[in-house]
Amino acid sequence: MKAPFTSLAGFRAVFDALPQPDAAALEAATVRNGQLTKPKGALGRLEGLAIWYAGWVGDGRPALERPQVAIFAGNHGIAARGVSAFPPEVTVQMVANYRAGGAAVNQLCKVAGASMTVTELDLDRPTLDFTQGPAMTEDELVAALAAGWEAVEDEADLLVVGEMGIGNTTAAAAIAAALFGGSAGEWTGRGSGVEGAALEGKTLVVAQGLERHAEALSDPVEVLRRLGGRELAAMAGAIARARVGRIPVILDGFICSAAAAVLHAIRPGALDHAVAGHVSAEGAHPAVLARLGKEPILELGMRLGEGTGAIVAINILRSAVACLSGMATFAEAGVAEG
Ligand SMILES: Cc1cc2ncn([C@H]3O[C@H](COP(=O)(O)O)[C@@H](O)[C@H]3O)c2cc1C
Ligand SMILES: O=C(O)c1cccnc1
Repeated sequence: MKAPFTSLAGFRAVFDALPQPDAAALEAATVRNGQLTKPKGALGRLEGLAIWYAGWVGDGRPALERPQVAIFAGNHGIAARGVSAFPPEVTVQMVANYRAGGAAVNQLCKVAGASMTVTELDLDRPTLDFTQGPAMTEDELVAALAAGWEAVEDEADLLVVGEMGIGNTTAAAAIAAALFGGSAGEWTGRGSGVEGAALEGKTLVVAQGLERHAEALSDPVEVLRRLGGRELAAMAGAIARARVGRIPVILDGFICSAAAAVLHAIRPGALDHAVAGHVSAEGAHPAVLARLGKEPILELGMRLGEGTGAIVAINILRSAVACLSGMATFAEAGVAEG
């Protein structure tokens, strides 16, 4: 679907009329869940997940058939500051790996039965180092938001957004600190594996970015423009697109959650169509999820990004939906109720 905005004002306007879940489907799924051949609540969190999914897709007895994994790749000016354990060329090299089918995300998409799209965002034109000025111009931000919006397939019935961008845990830490407050040190972590003096340097870069843009950080859209990156903005655009089309979303790790947090900061409730797929081993991810009020489905010690943790969680959601829609009721099965 073509993005319905060509300016930041247009993007902001999307949040003035966000659709809500279908009340009738929520009610039907809740009633059905209560009649299924199991003791009440015996499927634990699967029950709530299935009902949540039913509400957003507007079907009390839903199927989950067309999950889409949308990956976005961008490059970052701050990568030149030694904030990553890997050089910036890895971003484009990993994109080639996705296209050749050799990355973790390729294997996990196959297992989850998900389609996978990869969108490269001006990889030969990194964002500006955010300690020097805003990472993106307004036009660049609008273009990245629109690219994310337009990457979502209209027929998808579940969306996972993933990213690849050397340096992007630095951008994500800066966004989280700007949105939630606290010091750079609270939000800055190891990313792809920095430690010791390099981690201190990374924390300093985040602190410098926060200081440089301090006067503009009360506006979440400006936080994204000044401290973010194209793939983070595209993820935000895709998650917003999913909300408008009532497509449920599974959030991935720290970077994805930081991008999503921008939407939450624009409008509380903007992420009601999203669940947290996992809690990443990146140190500050639990704090981001707590601020978003999201309980992760999985805790596997993963810290990869690319959407990987969320894709593993697709199978949990599939299990939840299969039980809600496929199980017999007590009446149908002739099982005595307690
Ligand atoms: C080979 C490789 C594959 C990856 N896949 C995801 N990431 C992850 O690491 C990057 C963020 O870490 P930092 O901020 O430290 O650069 C992102 O690209 C993220 O998706 C990868 C990183 C590497 C090196
Ligand atoms: O949580 C993540 O998404 C993450 C953490 C470290 C490196 N890359 C991604």
